[in-house]
Amino acid sequence: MRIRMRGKIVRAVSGFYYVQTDAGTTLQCRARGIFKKRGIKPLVGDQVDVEAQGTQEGVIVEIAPRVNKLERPSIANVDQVFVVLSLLEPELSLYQLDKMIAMVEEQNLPLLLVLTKAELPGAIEVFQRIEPIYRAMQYELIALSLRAGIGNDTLAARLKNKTTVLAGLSGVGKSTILRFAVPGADVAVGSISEKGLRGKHTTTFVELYQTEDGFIADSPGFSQYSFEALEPEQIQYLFRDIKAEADQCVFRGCLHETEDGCAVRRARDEGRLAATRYTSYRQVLHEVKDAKNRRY
Ligand SMILES: Nc1nc2c(ncn2[C@@H]2O[C@H](COP(=O)(O)OP(=O)(O)OP(=O)(O)O)[C@@H](O)[C@H]2O)c(=O)[nH]1
Ligand SMILES: [Zn+2]
Repeated sequence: MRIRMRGKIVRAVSGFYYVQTDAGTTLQCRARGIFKKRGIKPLVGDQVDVEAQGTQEGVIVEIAPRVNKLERPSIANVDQVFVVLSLLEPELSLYQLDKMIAMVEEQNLPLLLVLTKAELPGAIEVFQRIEPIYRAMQYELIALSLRAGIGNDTLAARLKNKTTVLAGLSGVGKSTILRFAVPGADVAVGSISEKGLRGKHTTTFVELYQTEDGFIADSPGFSQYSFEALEPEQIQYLFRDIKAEADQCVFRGCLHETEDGCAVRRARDEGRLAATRYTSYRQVLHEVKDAKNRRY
């Protein structure tokens, strides 16, 4: 007997899709052949209808329209990205932070800046120094130490009812956040197998874990994201504070480097634009220009 159920794809491995059903079961599914014919590839995060065959297996028969899609890793229907960096150990790189914010801006997703290891001596001072810069751009940021109980409640509140993707370099505390968000032990197992897989396969492996009332995923591959598809002129739109000044520049197409009458540089000189943000912008711009030069 076939029973039709709703669910969400939480993992995809070589043509098999693992669907967490609304009934609380996980089914190993194949996708109906019609999707391939139409050129549709089911993605982790997709809301699907399945026809269950027994208690373990099923067939995906319908994929709901996607609200959005995060590239690299490919996840559909993402509500927010947590940009995770440590305040210390390793020391916070504002360039890294600004670049990751720009990546999320390019994908048009809401983000929360999560700054970890807040209990370390000197960490809160680092947080307080940068907080005004990012708040002024309407970004939310939290200082977190799950170890010392700093920011736990805010983090839990922000995870509620959301599908969240964690982005950040290795060692900043993403696994620690994942373990906090996902009661139960199989995250550790999951991340070990993920590391095992990473060497063998070139595709990045992504898994959604069920939180109390939402989903969360680590995002291997996110940090390697480059702005390959973008033109140098587009980078400024990924920096909210720079974008806000740019329309006052004398020249249309000003890249805010050495052009005369540049409002962005003026804002930096007059202290309205954080010098660190300007530096990050210039660095990303150079990377994009270099990549473009290599292409032609
Ligand atoms: N001092 C301090 N250390 C932390 C905190 N959170 C995590 N760590 C430590 O930082 C190291 C990296 O934590 P993980 O959670 O494994 O970080 P990750 O980002 O998942 O890194 P990978 O597992 O390498 O991908 C571990 O030794 C953690 O114990 C924190 O709030 N304070
Ligand atoms: Zn300019």
